[in-house]
Amino acid sequence: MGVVALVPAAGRGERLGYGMPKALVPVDGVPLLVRAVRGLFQAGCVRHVVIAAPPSDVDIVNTVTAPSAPAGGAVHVLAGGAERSDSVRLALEYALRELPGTTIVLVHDAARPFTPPSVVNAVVDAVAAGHPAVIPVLPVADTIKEVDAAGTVVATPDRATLRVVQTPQGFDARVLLRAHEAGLHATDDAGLVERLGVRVATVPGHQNAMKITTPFDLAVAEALLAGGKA
Ligand SMILES: Nc1ccn([C@@H]2O[C@H](COP(=O)(O)OP(=O)(O)OP(=O)(O)O)[C@@H](O)[C@H]2O)c(=O)n1
Ligand SMILES: C[C@](O)(CO)[C@H](O)COP(=O)(O)O
Repeated sequence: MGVVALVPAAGRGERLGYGMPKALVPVDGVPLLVRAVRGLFQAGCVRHVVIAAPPSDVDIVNTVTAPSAPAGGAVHVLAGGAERSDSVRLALEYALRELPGTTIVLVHDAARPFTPPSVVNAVVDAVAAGHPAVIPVLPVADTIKEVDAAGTVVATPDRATLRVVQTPQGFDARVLLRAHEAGLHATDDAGLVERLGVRVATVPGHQNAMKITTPFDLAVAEALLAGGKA
C-alpha cells in the first residue's frame, strides 16, 4: 500500500464562522477539503486518502471527494472525533486495519487547500530515507514574545530557532500509532511523537500551504486564486 494520507476534516470551523463545517467551505466554488485531497493525489506518491469527516456529513464528504481518486486509488471516509487528535487516531486505526501494507502515513489538514505537491513529496522522500517523523516548516517573520497570564512579556525567544509548522506531516505509521496510543496531548502529530523521544526532522514548507483559520485567511485564499498564485 505504501503511502496513505490521513486528512482530519471534522472541525467545526468556529474561528472562520462560515455557518458550515470548514472542510466544505468553497473557495471559487470548490470545497477546501476537495482542494486538499486533489493536492495529495497530484503528488503522485499517494494512492489512498482516509478522511475524518464531520459525523453528520460523512455521505456528502464521500460524494464530493470520491471523484478525485486516481485509477487504482480510493478515498475512504469515516466519522471524525471531538478533537483533531481523535480524528487523526480514528483515521490511522482505519488505515492500519483496512489498508494492508500501510508503512508511511501523512497527516494533512483539510484546511490547507493549496499545499503544493512538491511539499508532499519532500516530506514523503524524507520519511522514506529513514526519518521516522518529518514536518514542513517556515521561518518566523515576526518577533515572538512569551507572556504571562496578565499579558506581561516574560521572554523573547531567539527567532532564529523558531519555525512555523505546516502539514502534511509524515511518519512511520507504527511510530505515529505508538504516539497516539500514549494518551498525550499536543496541537500537532509531531508534538505527540516528540514526547516519545523520537527525533522529528524538518523540510522546507511553502507559503501556499497556509491554514485557513479566519475570514482573513479565506479572503487571502480567494485573492491567491484570482491572481493565479495558487
Ligand atoms: N475535532 C476535530 C477538529 C479539527 N479537525 C481538523 O483539523 C484541521 C485543523 O484544525 P483547525 O484549523 O483548527 O479547524 P477547526 O477545528 O475546524 O477550527 P476551529 O478551531 O476554528 O473550530 C482541520 O482540517 C479540521 O477539520 C478534525 O478533523 N477534527
Ligand atoms: C497541525 C497544525 O496545522 C500545524 O500547524 C496546527 O497545529 C493545527 O492547529 P489547530 O489548533 O487545529 O488550529
